[in-house]
Amino acid sequence: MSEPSNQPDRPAIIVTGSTGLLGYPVCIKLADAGYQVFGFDRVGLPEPPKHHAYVRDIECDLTDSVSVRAAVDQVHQLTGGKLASVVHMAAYYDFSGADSSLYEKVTINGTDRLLNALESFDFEQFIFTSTMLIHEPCEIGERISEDDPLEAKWPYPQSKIETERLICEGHPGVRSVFLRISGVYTDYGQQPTIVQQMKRIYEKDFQGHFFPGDTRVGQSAVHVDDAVDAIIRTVERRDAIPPKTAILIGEPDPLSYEELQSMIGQQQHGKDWATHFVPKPLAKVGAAVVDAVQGGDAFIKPFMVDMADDHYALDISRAKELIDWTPQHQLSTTLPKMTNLLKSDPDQWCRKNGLSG
Ligand SMILES: Cc1cn([C@H]2C[C@H](O)[C@@H](COP(=O)(O)OP(=O)(O)O[C@H]3O[C@H](C)C(=O)[C@H](O)[C@H]3O)O2)c(=O)[nH]c1=O
Repeated sequence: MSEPSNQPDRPAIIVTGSTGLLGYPVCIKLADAGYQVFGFDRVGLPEPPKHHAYVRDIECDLTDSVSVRAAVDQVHQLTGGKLASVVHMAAYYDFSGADSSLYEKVTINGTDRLLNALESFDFEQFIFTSTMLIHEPCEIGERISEDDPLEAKWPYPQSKIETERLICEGHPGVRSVFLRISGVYTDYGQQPTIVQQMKRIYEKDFQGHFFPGDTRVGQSAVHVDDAVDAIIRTVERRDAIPPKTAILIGEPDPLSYEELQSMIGQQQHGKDWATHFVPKPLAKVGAAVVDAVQGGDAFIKPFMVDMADDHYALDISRAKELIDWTPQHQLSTTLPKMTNLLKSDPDQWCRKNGLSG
């Protein structure tokens, strides 16, 4: 496919993280909806959907000011410096709970580099994909809304809080929107905690019978198609969304840990999967021992034990009001699909979920 030239009739959009789970389909949907998309991503594979006539692949290393400037200059030449939106999704994260200098280099300072480089542009909107995990958890029966207190318990949400603050305070003139997205799942799984829970039960791992918290708690999740839809709607309604608006995106009421255990057990083995409470100090020791035995590769880390009681249910009335968004998928009805895919080809299911099998 030939490289698209400047398309004056098509509003232009930069999408960072354009090869990602969210970024790739966001590029395609925006291009299909009539935009000219510039997909920013790291050098090398994987690549953005550049087979699409209106998606252009631009290499950009957010940790390097020269690279960011060069990428942005290229877009300036092709668009005259006018953009409908910047959808900024490239970010660092891992679930080890360990701090990493990449949170600062990529997520926080990378955003600053990008916004500095965009100073000469006229852009109508800057969307930053944040996470619901920047909020304090709520009580069972309550729902979190965007104005509720923020509290980061580990480096990943901390990096998102700091980046939201940097955008608001360091770049106050930007028409920013913060999409605080819940855990994204696909028909294969993908969402790390759900995938691990399914794997433990599939393998009849004894650890899968123990939980160091209140099994009535749960965490909101969102299907990838619904998350992508929310991003597209945010772009489409850019004129109507006030600057510095945060919007929570996720299924309002999560399945509890207990409900997930039972559903997964029933679907995989035809019976409920018994869950027993284990006191936190014991669970921490257990997690540390298992992690040491597995050379640091265990999914459950001691820091997660303290968060076992965290409940994330979401009040999504702002998403309804501002972008007319409600989730069209439910985790409860997608779980059987995930289970069928796991049972029909466990190796492929593991590969797709980044597990060794
Ligand atoms: C670390 C790094 C990443 N990227 C790109 C590579 C991928 O295109 C993208 C990350 O994609 P991934 O599939 O890992 O994650 P997504 O699920 O698409 O990302 C979303 O979830 C997660 C949880 C979020 O925190 C992101 O902000 C959010 O957009 O960022 C770069 O371009 N440069 C970098 O230095």
